[in-house]
Amino acid sequence: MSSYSFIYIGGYNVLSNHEIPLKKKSIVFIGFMGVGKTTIGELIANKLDRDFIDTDVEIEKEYQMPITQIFNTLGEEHFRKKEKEFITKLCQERFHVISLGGGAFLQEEIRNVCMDNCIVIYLHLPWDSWKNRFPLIIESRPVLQGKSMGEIEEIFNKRQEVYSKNHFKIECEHLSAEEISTKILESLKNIKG
Ligand SMILES: Nc1ncnc2c1ncn2[C@@H]1O[C@H](COP(=O)(O)OP(=O)(O)OP(=O)(O)O)[C@@H](O)[C@H]1O
Ligand SMILES: O=C(O)C1=C[C@@H](O)[C@@H](O)[C@H](O)C1
Ligand SMILES: [Mg+2]
Repeated sequence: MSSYSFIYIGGYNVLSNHEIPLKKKSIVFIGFMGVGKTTIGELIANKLDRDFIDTDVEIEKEYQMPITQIFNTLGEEHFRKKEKEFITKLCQERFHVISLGGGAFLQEEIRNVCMDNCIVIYLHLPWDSWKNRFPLIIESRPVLQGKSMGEIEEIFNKRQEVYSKNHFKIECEHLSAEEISTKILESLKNIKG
């Protein structure tokens, strides 16, 4: 029998639904497009010597096409269904570092399965900093394409509500990926179990 402590993080009882030792749980990164989930996830996986899984990349591999093409040919609804199936299954596994697509947490089932089975880390940037990421990502993010900055800001603000379900919020403004990963590892050290 494993021994572990109950712990409340961000007001949420991490062990409330499943008795999974915290050290075995997969770590899941959430946050708006371009905040750095893929970049930071990969770094943390290397530092913890865990597998890294980026759900967008896995879906692209399965369909043999970029997300933009999946949206254009099969539609967003199809993508969201696949994203839900993939993440729900993945969350039953342990010891991974997982970076979700920026819209995955829009689906309640995904929020619940991640919160119940994994440690969820929200990477946050304020809008003014995020704007600098826009040119880096616009080509490969169909949700942003054809929209004005005003419309994107509206989506950005609306999405903050869904990301508010998390175990840790990490402020990323003015920090390099390396500095953010150090901050995350410090937070994880405080978890017992
Ligand atoms: N801390 C950082 N400082 C500066 N640039 C960064 C930082 N983290 C990531 N980037 C850059 O921002 C861009 C977006 O990063 P990344 O692809 O990791 O975001 P994401 O959250 O995975 O986005 P998506 O949800 O669309 O998959 C990349 O060009 C990356 O190099
Ligand atoms: O925020 C979103 O809605 C998305 C983010 C990307 O990671 C991809 O999952 C896709 O482009 C949709
Ligand atoms: Mg990504």
